[in-house]
Amino acid sequence: MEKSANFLFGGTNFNRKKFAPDFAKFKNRTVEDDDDDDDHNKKVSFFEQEEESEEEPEQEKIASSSKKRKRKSANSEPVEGFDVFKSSKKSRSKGKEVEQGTKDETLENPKKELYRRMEQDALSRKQYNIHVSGNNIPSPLKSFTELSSRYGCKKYILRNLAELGFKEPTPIQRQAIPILLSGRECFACAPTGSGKTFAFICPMLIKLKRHSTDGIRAVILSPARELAAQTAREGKKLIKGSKFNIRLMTKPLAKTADFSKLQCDVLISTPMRLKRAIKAKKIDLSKVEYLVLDESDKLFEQSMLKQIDGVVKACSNPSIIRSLFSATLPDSVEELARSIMHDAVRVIIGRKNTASETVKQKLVFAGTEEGKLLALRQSFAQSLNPPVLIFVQSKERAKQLYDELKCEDIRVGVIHSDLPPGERENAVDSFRAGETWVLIATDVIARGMDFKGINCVINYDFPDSASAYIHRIGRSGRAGRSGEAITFYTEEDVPFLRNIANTMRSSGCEVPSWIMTLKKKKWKKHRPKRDSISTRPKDSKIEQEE
Ligand SMILES: Nc1ncnc2c1ncn2[C@@H]1O[C@H](COP(=O)(O)OP(=O)(O)OP(=O)(O)O)[C@@H](O)[C@H]1O
Repeated sequence: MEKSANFLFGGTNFNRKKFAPDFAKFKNRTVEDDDDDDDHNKKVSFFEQEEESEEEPEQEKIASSSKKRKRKSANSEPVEGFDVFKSSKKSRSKGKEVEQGTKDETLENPKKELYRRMEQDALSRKQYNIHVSGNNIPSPLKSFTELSSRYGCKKYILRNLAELGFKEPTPIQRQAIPILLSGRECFACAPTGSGKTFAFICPMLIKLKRHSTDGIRAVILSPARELAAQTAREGKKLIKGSKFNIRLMTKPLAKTADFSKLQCDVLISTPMRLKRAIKAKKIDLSKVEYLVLDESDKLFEQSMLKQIDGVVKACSNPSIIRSLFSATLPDSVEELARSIMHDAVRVIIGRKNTASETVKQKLVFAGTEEGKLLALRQSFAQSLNPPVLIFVQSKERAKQLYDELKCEDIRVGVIHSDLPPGERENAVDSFRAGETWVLIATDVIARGMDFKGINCVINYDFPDSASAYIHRIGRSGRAGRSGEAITFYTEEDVPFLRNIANTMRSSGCEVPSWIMTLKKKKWKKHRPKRDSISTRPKDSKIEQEE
C-alpha cells in the first residue's frame, strides 16, 4: 500500500512555512480518510489538500476542467471544491479592507473559511462513512438540489430522481458525483445495493449536457449482458424528458448498425461485444469523454483484461474521464487502475470489501450433496418466502437443480450461460415480474443485478471466493432493505469456511467461534468436483424429457 499512497498523494504541495501558525494548530489533527483496514497508517493532513486556484465560476469550472485536464495534474487546475482558495487570493489583494474589518467573518478570513469547510467535509464524510484519498477532493453533496446550485444540473434530471422516489443521495452518490463532475477520475468501492449505478450515470448526463450528433460520447462497460441491459434501463429512467440517446450494445445492433450514423450519446456494452466492433473497425470511440468500468474487479480479471485493454485504448480522447466502480476492490485492481488513471480520487464507503450490513447471514452444514437438497426442500416446506435466488457453481449444476425442482409445486426458473440470450432475458424478466418465485443461477447474475426485494439468497454451492460471496448475497438487502443469505457447506468446503466467516464478521454477523479457530487458508478459486445433484435415475429423466 506504500506505493499506492505515494501515487495518490504525489504532487501534494503544502507550503508549511507560509501557514506555520495554522499548521501548528492543526498539526496533530488528521482527516479520517483512508481508514479501511489495510490502510491504517495512511492519514491525510488537512493541509495536504490545499491548493490555490484562479477564480472561476463553478459552472465554467465544470465545463472547462475536462478540457484543461489534458494530462495536467489536478494540482495546477481549478477544481470544484476550491472556491475557498480562490477567495483566499482575492482577499489577500484586498488586505486593507480586511484589516479595517468587515461584517462577514468568512470574507475576512478565507483561511478560516477553508478550515471550516474542511471540517464540515470531514464531518459529513464521517457521518456517511465516506473515506477518500487523493488531492483536492470536492465536498460531498448535501442534497440532490445541490446538483443544480453547484453544477447547473438540468431540471429534468432532478424531476426524474424525484419520480424514482430518491429523496437524498446515498453515500457513494454524495461523494462520487461531485468528484466526477469536477472532471476528476475516480475509483470507488461501495457496498452492494448502495446506488453506484446512479453515482456514475448522473454526473455523466450532467457533464454531457445535451444530446449531440457528434458520435458516442460515453461508454459504460459491464461484465454481463443482463447487467448491461439493467444499466441501460436505469439510465433511460434518468433521461426521461431529454433528447439523450442511451443504447445497449445488443447482438443485432453490433451486427447491423452503422455506428457512424447512429444517434448514440451513451453506449452500454459488455467488453466482448465492444471489442469485436472495434476490431472490425465499425465503431469510433475517439470522442468518448466518459468511460465507466462497472464491476471493475471482474472486468480486470484475466478473462476480460485483453478486451478491456482494447476498449481503453480505443477511447483515445486525452480529456477522457474514467471511473471504476465495484463493491469489491482488491489491491491488485487498485494498482492496475492507477496505471491507467490520472490523479484519481479513491472513494471507499464503509470498509473495503465487506458484505452489505443489511443482510442477515447464516452458515448451514449440509454434510453431503444429498443433504443440501434435503435442507433446501425442508426450508421450502417450512417457509418459502419468495423471491429466492439460489446460486450454484456451474451451468451443469444449475440444470440439475432445475430438473429436481421444476416438478415440485414451486415456480422455478433457471439462468446460466448455456441458455440463448432470449431465454436468459425471459428468466430475468419472469423473476422480476414475480412469475417465478425461485431463480437458480450461476455467477452470471451474481453481480450488479438489482432484483427488488429478494428475501433470501441461498448459496447452494459454496462461493468460490470472498468477493463472489459478497456479490451473491448482495442481491438481497438492497437500497437499505433487509435480506437474508444462507450458505450451505459440506466437508470439502470446511477449509474455506474461515474466509467466509471473516467476511460475515466484518459485516456485523455472528459466526460460531469454532470456525474462527480454523486454520486460515489462502483463498484460491474453490470449485471442487461435487457429486451430481440429480436424484432421479437417468431413465426416468429421459422419459420425462420425451
Ligand atoms: N438515492 C437513492 N435513494 C433511494 N434509492 C436509490 C438511490 N439511488 C439508487 N437507489 C436504488 O438502490 C438500488 C440499488 O442501486 P444500484 O443497483 O445502483 O446498487 P449498486 O451499488 O450498483 O449495487 P451492486 O454492487 O450490487 O451493483 C436500486 O434499486 C436503485 O434504484
